[in-house]
Amino acid sequence: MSTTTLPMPADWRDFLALTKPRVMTLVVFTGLCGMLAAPTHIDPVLGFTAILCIALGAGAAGALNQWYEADLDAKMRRTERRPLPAGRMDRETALQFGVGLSAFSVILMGLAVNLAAAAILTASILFYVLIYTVWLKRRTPQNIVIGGAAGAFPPLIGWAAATGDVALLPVLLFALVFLWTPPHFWALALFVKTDYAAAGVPMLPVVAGERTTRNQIGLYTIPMGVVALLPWVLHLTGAIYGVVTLVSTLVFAVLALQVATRTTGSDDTMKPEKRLFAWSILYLFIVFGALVADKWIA
Ligand code: HEM
Ligand SMILES: CC(C)=CCC/C(C)=C/CC/C(C)=C/COP(=O)(O)OP(=O)(O)O
Repeated sequence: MSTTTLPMPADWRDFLALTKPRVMTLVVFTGLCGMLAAPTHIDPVLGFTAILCIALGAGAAGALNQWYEADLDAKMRRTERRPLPAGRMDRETALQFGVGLSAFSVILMGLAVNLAAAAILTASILFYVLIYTVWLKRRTPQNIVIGGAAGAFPPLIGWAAATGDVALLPVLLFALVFLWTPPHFWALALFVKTDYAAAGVPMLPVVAGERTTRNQIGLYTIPMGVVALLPWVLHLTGAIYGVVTLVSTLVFAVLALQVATRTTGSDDTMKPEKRLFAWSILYLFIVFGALVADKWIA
């Protein structure tokens, strides 16, 4: 626990920043789409409660991540202004906030929605905090491949909230986000490589080099594209999903190929890598949006 005087007291903006709200919008969106794609129509109040629990649980996990790695965040330009490294909040407060919010989200999900959704929410929080943040992040460049499973759970949580169960379609959605995570993150890691090197985090471009990272981005894009199309191929979704996903995946593949086949100099602006990272985010919004549109419009 820190006993030093803090330069500024934390306010609500700092608590909000602890929850990594921008990243969590997509996490919550995939959870919502998983819920809306389920065959059972959930009561709107229960549905809203389930989404709230996913948002609070994901935010809590983000807070615990920042509690654990304040030392790393202090060493990177991208993260040095977060509440803990900037000295606006002490670690104890972040820990209490993260633990309290985790418990609240899981208990509310279990009491108001169902136990299956509460159990998967618990697994995703534990996966992100313990498996990714505490265990793997500082040890291996495979950290995001294995730890990335945490961010793939929300569609399963949403589906389980509506049905009390899991099925093939949400498992495919889990696999899609799981296989999407490496190209998403490694595209970004290529252009913030020096940050990770400075903090001593063994991300792939830092330990295995750019060439290997580019090859791996290309390699993961293939099974990701196949899994994205499987719901359509297996007739679990219709033509709206199929066509939108096919086109978006082809765009993804072209951008990934550009990144995979490049070599860069020290003054490179990394435009293709930034483009792929930006498209990766839009891609999940589009594909999950198409999944719901397909079910509700068709
Ligand atoms: C282990 C897996 C992942 C890692 C290491 C990772 C890492 C990152 C990092 C470092 C950023 C930079 C922006 C920031 O500092 O906020 C970012 C942005 C983002 N990530 Fe990921 N990510 C992962 C998985 C996911 C998942 C599963 C989702 C959602 C389904 C997601 C959604 C986003 C979004 C929406 C942004 C843009 C945020 C913004 O606009 O600032 N990420 N990611
Ligand atoms: C429902 C639920 C609990 C979901 C979990 C949310 C989750 C795992 C989101 C994706 C992971 C994420 C934000 C990684 C950021 O990496 P990092 O932590 O290494 O990024 P940083 O360098 O910005 O701290």
